[in-house]
Amino acid sequence: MNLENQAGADVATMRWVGGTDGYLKMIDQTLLPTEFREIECRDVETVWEAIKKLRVRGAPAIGIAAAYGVVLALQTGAGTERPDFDQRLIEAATYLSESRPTAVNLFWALERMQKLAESSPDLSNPEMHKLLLEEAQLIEVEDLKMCHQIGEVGAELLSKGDGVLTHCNAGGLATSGGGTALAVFFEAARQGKQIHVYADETRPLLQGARLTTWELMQRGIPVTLISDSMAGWVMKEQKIQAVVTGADRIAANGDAANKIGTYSVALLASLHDIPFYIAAPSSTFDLSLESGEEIPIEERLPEEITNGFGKQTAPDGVDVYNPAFDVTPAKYIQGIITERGLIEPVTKEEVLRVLGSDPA
Ligand SMILES: CSC[C@H]1O[C@H](OP(=O)(O)O)[C@H](O)[C@@H]1O
Repeated sequence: MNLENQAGADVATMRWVGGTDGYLKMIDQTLLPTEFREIECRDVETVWEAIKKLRVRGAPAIGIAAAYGVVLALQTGAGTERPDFDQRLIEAATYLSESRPTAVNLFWALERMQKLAESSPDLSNPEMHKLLLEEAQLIEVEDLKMCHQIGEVGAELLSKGDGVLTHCNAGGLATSGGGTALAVFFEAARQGKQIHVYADETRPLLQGARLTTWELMQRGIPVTLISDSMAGWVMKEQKIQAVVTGADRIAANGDAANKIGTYSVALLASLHDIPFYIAAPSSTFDLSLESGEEIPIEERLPEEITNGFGKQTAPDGVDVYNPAFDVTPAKYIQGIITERGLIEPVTKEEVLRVLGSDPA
């Protein structure tokens, strides 16, 4: 099922409908793979809830949705005078920034929208609103281009017949539609490299089982679903020649936050001398952070673990720790695949050299 969106992506993670009085349609990813349903976000609160509940998830996708959320917010409460408009924009950006703390793309997109308004103080409210919608659409289109470039850079690292492992979902659904880690697999497959993907189910919300397998099967790419605890064993059995995952925030030294369990996979890959790669656009880097120690890690509700998908699997009252992400130190990362090239070795110097002085 391929749905084109204005960015031209194969999978329409989301799409804006209409002009500044329009609305955002997005796939409700909590229903996949058994139900494909698009929801309509007609106010900023609905976008906030969609991000919080992972109806839309994945660092780039969260940033794009937040940018459109700002446009929705400005449909009400922006008044007729520019100071009121700007105040409403600030309120909306602050509100959306409180939805989830780890994916830096959320904050990067909101800051980009605010800076655009600050740079155009003399536009009328309708003119500024139109410009902000165009900026949100540009963020989406730029992301799709970055996804394809990431795919091209990363596919060079894979050889014909490789077994590749991935964790969580860094596919089209996590972005504008092109994917990051999965963009590498999409491009390698397009080049005829006949790779075989091993997808970690990725507890507790099963983005790997529900979303990664769905995306790969949609494209006819061989994929085997494994439980998270199997990652080491398939490496021991020499089924895996490379690991590629996404990221939610990458510090200046290359330390990378990604879905919980990624750190364990990276350690296992290191023990088995298997290259571990991160695939991420420049908009996922947070150069204000010297290391991954400073990356905020989201903690989510215990019920995601004790009552996953409505089935109670632990005693009432059990103590639960549910961080949604962990941080993989740069020393365990072979390279970071970006739209601007491969960062290898993963050092601050190489990060700055590849990204240039003006990352996204
Ligand atoms: C291309 S970013 C994908 C990244 O985001 C996911 O987290 P979540 O599903 O909680 O938004 C996961 O860390 C993926 O690697």
